[in-house]
Amino acid sequence: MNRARIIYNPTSGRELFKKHLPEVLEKLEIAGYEASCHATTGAGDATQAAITAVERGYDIVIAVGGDGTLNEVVAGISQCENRPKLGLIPMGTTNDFARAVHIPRKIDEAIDIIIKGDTIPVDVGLMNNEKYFINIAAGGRLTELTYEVTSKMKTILGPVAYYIKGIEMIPSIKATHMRLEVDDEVFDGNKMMFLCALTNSVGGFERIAPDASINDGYFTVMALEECTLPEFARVITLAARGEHLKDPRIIYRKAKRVKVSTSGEIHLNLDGEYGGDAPAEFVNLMRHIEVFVPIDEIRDIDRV
Ligand SMILES: Nc1ncnc2c1ncn2[C@@H]1O[C@H](COP(=O)(O)OP(=O)(O)OP(=O)(O)O)[C@@H](O)[C@H]1O
Repeated sequence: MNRARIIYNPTSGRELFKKHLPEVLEKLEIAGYEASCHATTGAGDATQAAITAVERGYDIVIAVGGDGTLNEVVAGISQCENRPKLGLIPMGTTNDFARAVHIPRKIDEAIDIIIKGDTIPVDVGLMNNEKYFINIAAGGRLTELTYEVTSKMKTILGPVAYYIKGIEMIPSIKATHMRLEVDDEVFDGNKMMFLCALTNSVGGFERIAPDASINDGYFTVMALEECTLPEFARVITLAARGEHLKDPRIIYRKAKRVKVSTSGEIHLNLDGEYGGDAPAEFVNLMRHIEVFVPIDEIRDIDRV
């Protein structure tokens, strides 16, 4: 019998999941899984729980929570050799990765995708040979927005929390000096932000990296050169429509390896949470984890 380990963050998604846990366990049992669960207790616990699940030989691990919980589970699985398949029940505020692979926010629909059993291999990012990400690594004042929004704000306000924080932060958004090595190219100068995306879904925008493929072995790298606030507002408006790539201030490349260093300080953001400071090197681990997805809805992916 296959064994499934559910790792869930009891605080994410307005704390709804716990109520649905009995029916999720029952669905898995009916589908032939011996299922058990672990409620996370705080930062880092989901990573440890995932490592323990691998050590105990679980066939699949199901991450339930927001992008932060997913990141922690991915970090746990990614550092192991016999990696179990990964299921996802999105319960967060933005759920960027789930959005990119078309996993719905409805718990019963998300669990049905796991039970159906179709998986695809996806790329995972590795920073400084130590920290993992499955969606995005980013830096620059703008990207610090995501971790200045508290968990409590998100529970109470949902996505509105980000808009409020965004408006509050506009006056303090300024350029930072960065040296970006993007495979063999170097971009040295002041930038508003840079990002290294594994999917096309970033911060709820689905057109930021329009041609990102989740398993081609490449990051989609984007950076915005220093500009004035009105120019910046214009680029954001273009980004919402997916038309930002024609703006001359945008650098847009595909790369397997990216390095960032700075003369000042840059806080880096990994999958929406603070992930350390530059200098940093990001490497793409091609097709590192198998993820349950609604295969018929996934396009632009090289299936294997
Ligand atoms: N029991 C807990 N109490 C408080 N914080 C927790 C607990 N378990 C996990 N966490 C922390 O909460 C962080 C954020 O959780 P998660 O991403 O699942 O939810 P979210 O913040 O609601 O969603 P999103 O990141 O999509 O906005 C995790 O990275 C983890 O460190």
